[in-house]
Amino acid sequence: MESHAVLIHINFRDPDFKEALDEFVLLSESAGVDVMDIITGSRDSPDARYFVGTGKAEEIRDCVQRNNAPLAIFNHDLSPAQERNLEQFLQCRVLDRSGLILDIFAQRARTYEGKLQVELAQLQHLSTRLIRGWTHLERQKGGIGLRGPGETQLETDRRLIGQRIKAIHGRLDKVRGQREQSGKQRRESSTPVMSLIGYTNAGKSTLFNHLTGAGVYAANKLFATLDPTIRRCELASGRAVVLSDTVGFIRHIPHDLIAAFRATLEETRQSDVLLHVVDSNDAEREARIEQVNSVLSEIGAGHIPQILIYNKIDQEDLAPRMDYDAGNQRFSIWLSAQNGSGMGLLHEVLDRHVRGNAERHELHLPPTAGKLRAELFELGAVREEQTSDDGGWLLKVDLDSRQLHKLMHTDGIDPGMLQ
Ligand SMILES: Nc1nc2c(ncn2[C@@H]2O[C@H](COP(=O)(O)OP(=O)(O)OP(=O)(O)O)[C@@H](O)[C@H]2O)c(=O)[nH]1
Ligand SMILES: [Mg+2]
Repeated sequence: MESHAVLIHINFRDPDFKEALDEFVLLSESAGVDVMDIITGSRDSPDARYFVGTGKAEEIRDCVQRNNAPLAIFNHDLSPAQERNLEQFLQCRVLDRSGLILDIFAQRARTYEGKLQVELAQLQHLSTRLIRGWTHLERQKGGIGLRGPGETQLETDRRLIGQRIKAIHGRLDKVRGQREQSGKQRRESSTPVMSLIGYTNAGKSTLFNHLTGAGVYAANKLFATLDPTIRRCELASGRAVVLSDTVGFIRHIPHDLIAAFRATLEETRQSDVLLHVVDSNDAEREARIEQVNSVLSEIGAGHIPQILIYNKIDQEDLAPRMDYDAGNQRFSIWLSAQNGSGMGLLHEVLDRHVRGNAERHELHLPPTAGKLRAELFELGAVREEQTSDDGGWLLKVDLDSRQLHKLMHTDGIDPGMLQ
């Protein structure tokens, strides 16, 4: 967006409208905005015409003129009418919170699917605004009942947008089909899937890189990660897991976007465990945990077991530690993804989760069971191996019995053949 802007932030007592100012500044900077000035105020509820009162609107206008700012950004969602009224009154472009987040998403999307999703959300956001905007122009022309050029243009635009939306839906269905297929394969491979989730900027990608040795983009920007990234990784115990890095959450995320990213969040919904990353220095830490949990419920992932990871302990010079909350059967780990302290504890807890109800099995695999043998190795479940006289293998394996039987079943191996 690379633009100069004046920011407007209103304090509401009503939690439905309440936003955080520091988050707003970071959001704007993440979008590439050069913040010229910030105007704050407080209200009980939004004004229908300008969202703010007339006096505040004048203050904003003066500030916009003084700074020669081409853009005013509100930390709140505006109705299409409010946005239009404000643009006329302030004589500059006006962007609301959803529009700002959409802009960041548009800058960040990398994969084909991510780009389609963002374009869809943008078109949906635009279509409401386009219609009302044009209605206003028509009225100015005063051509009641006449099909003036404005109206024709409006209809053309609407039709084009409608067609484009339809085409995107079609393409999305196709890529989603492909992704579901590979997701299914991954789940069937019975390697546990763990997703890193959490508020934006909590340090998910940094932790992902630390665990997997991958070079994923991590930055002090909101929504640095948009498209899920998936890697296999090996725990210190040798056991394998599939780790997925996901888009960060934020409170009051535009609904268009939740809908658009529902499919991407499918990855999260199909996880065996969620690694919920929290910035331990965040003053609003607990509230953010709740906001993330409420998005998780919304996408149908509220029931998946979580491990809470309090990250960035280096900033406060805290010691790494591990707690267990018996009531919620939940581990929390305090660590630093940046300098690696506490990572040993994380490996331990992850390993415990992967092991689940692992039991020791002694297997005598026939030479025809090479695929099962390879899968057991891939899972990191093999503790000892010897070759047997018949050309097969004698294995000592630590694995959940149900998982072992499932593997044998998919490979068409008769459990009776095993010791
Ligand atoms: N001091 C400190 N900084 C950290 C730590 N972990 C991450 N950071 C910093 O926090 C910022 C955000 O990190 P990311 O890993 O991009 O966060 P994220 O959760 O993936 O963010 P989004 O993808 O935007 O949702 C970066 O500037 C990191 O360098 C840590 O343990 N200590
Ligand atoms: Mg990230």
